[in-house]
Amino acid sequence: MTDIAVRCENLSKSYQPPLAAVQDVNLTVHVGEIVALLGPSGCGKTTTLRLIAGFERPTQGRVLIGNRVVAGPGIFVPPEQRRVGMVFQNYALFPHLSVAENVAYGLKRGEDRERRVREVLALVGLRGMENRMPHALSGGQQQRVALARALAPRPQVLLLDEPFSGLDESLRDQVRGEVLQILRETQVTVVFVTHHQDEALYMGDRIAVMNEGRVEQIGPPETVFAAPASRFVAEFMGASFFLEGVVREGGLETELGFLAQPVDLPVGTRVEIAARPDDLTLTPDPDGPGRIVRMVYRGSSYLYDVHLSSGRLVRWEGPHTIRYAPGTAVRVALTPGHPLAYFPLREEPEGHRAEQAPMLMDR
Ligand SMILES: Nc1ncnc2c1ncn2[C@@H]1O[C@H](COP(=O)(O)OP(=O)(O)OP(=O)(O)O)[C@@H](O)[C@H]1O
Repeated sequence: MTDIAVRCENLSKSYQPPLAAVQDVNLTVHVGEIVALLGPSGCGKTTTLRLIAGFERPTQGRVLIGNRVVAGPGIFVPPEQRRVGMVFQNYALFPHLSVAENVAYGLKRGEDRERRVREVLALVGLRGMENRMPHALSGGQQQRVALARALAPRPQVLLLDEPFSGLDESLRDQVRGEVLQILRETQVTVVFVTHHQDEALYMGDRIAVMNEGRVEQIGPPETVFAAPASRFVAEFMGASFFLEGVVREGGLETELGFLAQPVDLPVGTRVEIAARPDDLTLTPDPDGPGRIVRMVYRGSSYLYDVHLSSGRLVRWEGPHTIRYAPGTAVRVALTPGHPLAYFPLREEPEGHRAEQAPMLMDR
């Protein structure tokens, strides 16, 4: 069992009661781990981060850093005494201070500040830039200064708020890779906030998916992606459509065929099955029950929306070498090659069954 770096226990925060920005969050981060807080805008990610940093006081619950309670009933340790480093979304560099002065800012006098500044600037690949001013740096370089400043006092935990959102799309991939390497090298514990699932998958040892102030699922990227615990998580992790099904002996019956896989619900239960374009096989067939209603060219592939006889829409991604025009009749089979996530369908009273919205998640 590894040591614990951060623990949130039943953590809640209400800015305007009874509305809760963060509700009953339980989160344990181990030493050296990188944990992503992932979720849509307003789900409480930043508030959770600020509660850990000490920029907000919890309404309920506790925060522990290491084994020390830093926030809880009757206890509040201010941010500067928590040994936590934070990199803000906009980097928040001091514009009138040089790179070296920015990095030295959080270091105590008496310590060998110059040596430490040199050390962390070398770590983030900015050796020789000590005297530059922030405005004379690129976005990626500014971010590395912010990272160096946060790492300089050797924090127990590093908190990053949307660390790549200020960067151009073209730079983002490269900078992500560089930052991840720096974080791995320093072996620092990291909690970071993002609303990009690909960023969470790439950087996180574990991902905590948040929705309306709560953590809906926490687990390794592969688990959260392949075995989402709720419909919300499935959707947020890129499921592009849902199919209806019924639990049968040995699998799920769907309008696209029988899906043989383990199912832990009683036979007869109606479910929704989360699927992605690569879970389907499509074949043009004049007598097929499906019809292509939309085609999007993506360069390396074509993306098709297919209308099934049930009225449901599914999405398929096909090779860029063949182009099927909208209107083409097709046969569609479910061929995932792995178990699909499913969720019991909430039964509506007779006559009130929810209509499926005739749209697909836009991804
Ligand atoms: N200082 C504040 N006063 C009042 N309400 C706030 C405050 N800060 C955040 N909230 C509200 O709390 C909820 C959670 O906000 P939070 O910033 O934690 O979400 P988020 O997931 O980080 O969103 P984003 O990705 O847009 O930054 C939102 O409804 C937000 O409007």
